[in-house]
Amino acid sequence: MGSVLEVRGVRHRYGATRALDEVDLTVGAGECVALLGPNGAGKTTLVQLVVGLLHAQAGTVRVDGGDPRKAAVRRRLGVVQQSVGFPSTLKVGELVTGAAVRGGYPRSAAGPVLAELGLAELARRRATKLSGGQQQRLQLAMALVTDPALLVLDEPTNGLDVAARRRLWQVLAERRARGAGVLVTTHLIEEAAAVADRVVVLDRGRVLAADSPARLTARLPDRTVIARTGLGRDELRRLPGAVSVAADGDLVRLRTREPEELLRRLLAADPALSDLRVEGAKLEEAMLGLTEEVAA
Ligand SMILES: Nc1ncnc2c1ncn2[C@@H]1O[C@H](COP(=O)(O)OP(=O)(O)OP(=O)(O)O)[C@@H](O)[C@H]1O
Repeated sequence: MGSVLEVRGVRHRYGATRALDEVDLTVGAGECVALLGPNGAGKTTLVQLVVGLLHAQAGTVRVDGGDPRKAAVRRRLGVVQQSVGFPSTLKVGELVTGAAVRGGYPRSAAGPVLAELGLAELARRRATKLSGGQQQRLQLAMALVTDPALLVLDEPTNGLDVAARRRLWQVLAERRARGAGVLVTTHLIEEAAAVADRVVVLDRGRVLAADSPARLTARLPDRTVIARTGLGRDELRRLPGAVSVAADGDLVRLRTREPEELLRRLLAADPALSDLRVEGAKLEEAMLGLTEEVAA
């Protein structure tokens, strides 16, 4: 599979602030890559370079083989930003038709995309009269109508309800099956774990890790033992192998690197223990672990 995005050795500074430092990133055709990182990590800067709004001070950015600062290359891109101001006079259908025509597609391309995103009934409504979630879908329709090679989505599920979120990922899965690559920034780490083929963790302008969610979490030896117990917090903290203890009523969560030993002690201390289960580390913990290692 070819790459629809190649970022190589990119550096970018704002005055004394180093926003990106030797960043490499690839998105293959059909692949979904999630860009994660704490506030100020450099995600927005990287996205702006990818969509041609900024020029890298060093390194290269190639979208479908070309420089995204060129209009012809930007046509291969579909972009959904966090918030966008729609012109107050234009209707939903007109905006999607306009996006099609600007991208060299016929006006008739708008209909199927409006239907795909559940916007057909809103086609005659002014865009500014849509709810936040509907505006988000409109942006996506405008991005998808030109069949882009690469979709860049900045926090696309912000403000979407559960059903709208599912629909979004479903629409994206269909586009990916047809070869589109997806680069998505999100703060919803578990969502990234569920939908992305690869997660790229950025912190202070550097790529700390780029791997599948499963391989990132496998790096952490931590397990969480969850159970209902009458034991108090202090008793639980004293159990050998318990790294941390969190309790919600009688439901407790114990982090450990020695789950077998902890389970033996726990069962010995409370024979009435119930609802017992052991979970692997979550991607959120893996990400925190990575960024804390760097800060230490
Ligand atoms: N226009 C600018 N001028 C000066 N510094 C900037 C500018 N834009 C970003 N920065 C700085 O560059 C660094 C990276 O910022 P960026 O917005 O790319 O991070 P981010 O990962 O998108 O953060 P967030 O999750 O908070 O949106 C930060 O230290 C930020 O303060």
